[in-house]
Amino acid sequence: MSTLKTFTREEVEKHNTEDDLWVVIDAKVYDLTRFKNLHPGGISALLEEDIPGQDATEAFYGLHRHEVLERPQYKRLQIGIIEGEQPQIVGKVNGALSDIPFAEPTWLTPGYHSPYFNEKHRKFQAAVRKFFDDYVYPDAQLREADGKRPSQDVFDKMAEVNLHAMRMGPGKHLKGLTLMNGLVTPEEFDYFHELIIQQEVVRCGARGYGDGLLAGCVIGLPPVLNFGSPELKSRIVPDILQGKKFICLAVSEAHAGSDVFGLQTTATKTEDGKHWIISGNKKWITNGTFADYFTVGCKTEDGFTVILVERGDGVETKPIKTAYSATAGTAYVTFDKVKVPVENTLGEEGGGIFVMLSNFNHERWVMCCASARSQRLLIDECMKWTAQRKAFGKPLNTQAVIRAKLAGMIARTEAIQAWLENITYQMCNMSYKEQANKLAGQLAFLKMYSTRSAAQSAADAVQMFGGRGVTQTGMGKFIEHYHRAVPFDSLLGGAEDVLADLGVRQAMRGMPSNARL
Ligand code: HEM
Repeated sequence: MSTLKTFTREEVEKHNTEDDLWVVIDAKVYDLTRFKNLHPGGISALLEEDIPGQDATEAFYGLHRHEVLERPQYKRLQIGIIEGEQPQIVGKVNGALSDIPFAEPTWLTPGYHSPYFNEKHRKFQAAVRKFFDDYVYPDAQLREADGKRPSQDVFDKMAEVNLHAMRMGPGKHLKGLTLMNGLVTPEEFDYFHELIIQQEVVRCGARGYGDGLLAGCVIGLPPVLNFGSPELKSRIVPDILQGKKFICLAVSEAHAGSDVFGLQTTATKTEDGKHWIISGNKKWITNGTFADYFTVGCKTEDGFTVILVERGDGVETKPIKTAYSATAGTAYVTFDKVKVPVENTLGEEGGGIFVMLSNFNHERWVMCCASARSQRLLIDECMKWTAQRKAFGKPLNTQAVIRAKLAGMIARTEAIQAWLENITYQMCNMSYKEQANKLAGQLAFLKMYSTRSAAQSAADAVQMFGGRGVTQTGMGKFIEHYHRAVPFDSLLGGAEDVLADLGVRQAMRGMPSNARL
């Protein structure tokens, strides 16, 4: 490591002209003489009265994210450090917990306790966070921007520690696998471990990429694992869990979304009864553009049946342009007389609704994990921004109206996480069938509440960030992205109003017949 030159502040002050332009940012000395013509913010900003030869820390952090100084092309501008001083501002440290108040759930905040998470969960969380920071975060920033599928390297790395398998939750599919380099055994792995993974995934702050990172598998594979024949499972599951083949869930259609009984894709049996012939279309299918397998909801003679379709003759996928990145692989899928062996039926013929309902619960729970964690990201960003940004001569957080917005954001996020942990505990203690019955209403309400809260917090965050909250680069980039992508959470896995109604109808069914005021 080269030792940096040291300067006194008096020495730096002498370099205060357009042709000899130094500044101090967080005790580091930068020579901007040649850079000034390339500065994206223009020359004049650098020549303002209190900048040349001065300490520009406050001015800099009012306009730039810290990561700007870490980019190699800008890092080189540093020529030294102020004698006897140390930089105080710390950038992103891979694997580290945030020390911003409320930016982590209580169980990850020093000094707080949890009835749910033990020491093993904590070690597991630390390893998963480091993994995502090291391998996934950089890829997320690239792919969200260029819209290409998440890199195969990332899928392979995830497969090495069996993350694809763990994202399916606890169960037989984990048997014999080494999880996260042995940090947890398949028998110990519970829904709290899965919650950790689902929450760490979203910290990359790239919603389209988050879905591109095989969200299709998270919702498309469980019906195969839970209802597929042993032959089907042994043929297709290993490659999927190794990140070599891809699967998606194909239920919603141009004609019907949350209303699964309104679906129009048909599956009819061939005369010999050995095959299904499937025709119809599916819309908004996450990972559909690159999927090898489709878990398809079909209208059959007996009602509604779920069937696994393999990419082949008669299957076509086209990308759909949505508000987030094409990296998610959102597709319009058409099935034109696709011939599928009846052995690919998942669950009973006509029993698709049970397959779907149990799957919906897990899908909605995953989405609640993600939404709860994304809202922490908002807190992290807003707490920092409102402390470092000055308006009317004072930091933004000196304004009561800003603090009121932060209060709402924090209270909602804490409530969601606490409710989520309670439901997760119930899941740990209920069979899959019991979960389908007892938790459908709870999860419907939690998802509805999470996504309404998220939309409110995203709107509040935009108000705090002002123009930067609608700008795709710079200080507000995560806020702009989140605000743009937040409606996805409120629609995928069931629209808010539909879920709210589902929860109430389930509660009504549980009303004792003799209940009176
Ligand atoms: C090492 C020193 C600096 C570097 C590497 C740098 C780099 C950049 C970059 C990359 C941007 C584009 C926006 C972004 O990505 O955040 C930017 C914007 C800007 N910079 Fe700098 N800058 C430096 C110092 C300064 C200083 C000392 C000032 C003076 C106040 C300044 C004022 C601005 C302004 C006004 C903008 C436009 C911000 C906006 O559009 O919101 N910069 N700078």
